[in-house]
Amino acid sequence: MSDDQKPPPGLDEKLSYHTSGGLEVEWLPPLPIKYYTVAHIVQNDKILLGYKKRGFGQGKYNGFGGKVEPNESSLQAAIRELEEEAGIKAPLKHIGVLLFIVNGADKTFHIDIYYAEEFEGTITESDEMKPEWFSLSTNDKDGLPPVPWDKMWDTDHCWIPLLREGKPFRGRADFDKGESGVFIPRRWWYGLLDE
Ligand SMILES: CNc1ncnc2c1ncn2[C@@H]1O[C@H](COP(=O)(O)OP(=O)(O)OP(=O)(O)O)[C@@H](O)[C@H]1O
Repeated sequence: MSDDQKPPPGLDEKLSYHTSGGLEVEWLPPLPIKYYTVAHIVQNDKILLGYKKRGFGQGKYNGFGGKVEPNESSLQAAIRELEEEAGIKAPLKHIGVLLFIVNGADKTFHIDIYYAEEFEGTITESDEMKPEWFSLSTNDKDGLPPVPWDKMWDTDHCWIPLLREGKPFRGRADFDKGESGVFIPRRWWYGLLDE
């Protein structure tokens, strides 16, 4: 197996190589794991994302989510955060795991990634997130804007399309923090879970 095809440290399941980059640098050393969630509503060619108004990732578009609290499961946290941040309830399905490390930080983010094709309730802006629909298709018929990749976490484009296909995946993305506080992707790897 060539070096770019080999899963990174921390991903122990059987995976088929999907995509990778930044191969000229080493993976960052392991750090204690903290658990997070992120949830997306995907309906055919459209995806619901939120503009993060405050806190970590402010100014970026992302799915809805946050920290898993001590007395809840990851799925419970994902459902709770989706309701708190977007005002809706959805039958979330687990589809991915992203290990995310920032050079110089004190933890590894273990992010459980969820999606649903349906939801109940009225999509509502919260203190933290402004929800908006985007088109995953290049020739959109509904007049929706395309997914704003340049205002999202780098490497999200590697896995967001897998949500529409319902393909389980695992990934790791190591970032450096640039001078003005911008996050620069350093090394990343994504694989599909063997079924
Ligand atoms: C490449 N890197 C990344 N790609 C995609 N999503 C990422 C991410 N890095 C963090 N995320 C998500 O960003 C949210 C932060 O959560 P965050 O707002 O800090 O948590 P929570 O709502 O619990 O915070 P407060 O308690 O309100 O401070 C949370 O959904 C987490 O999964």
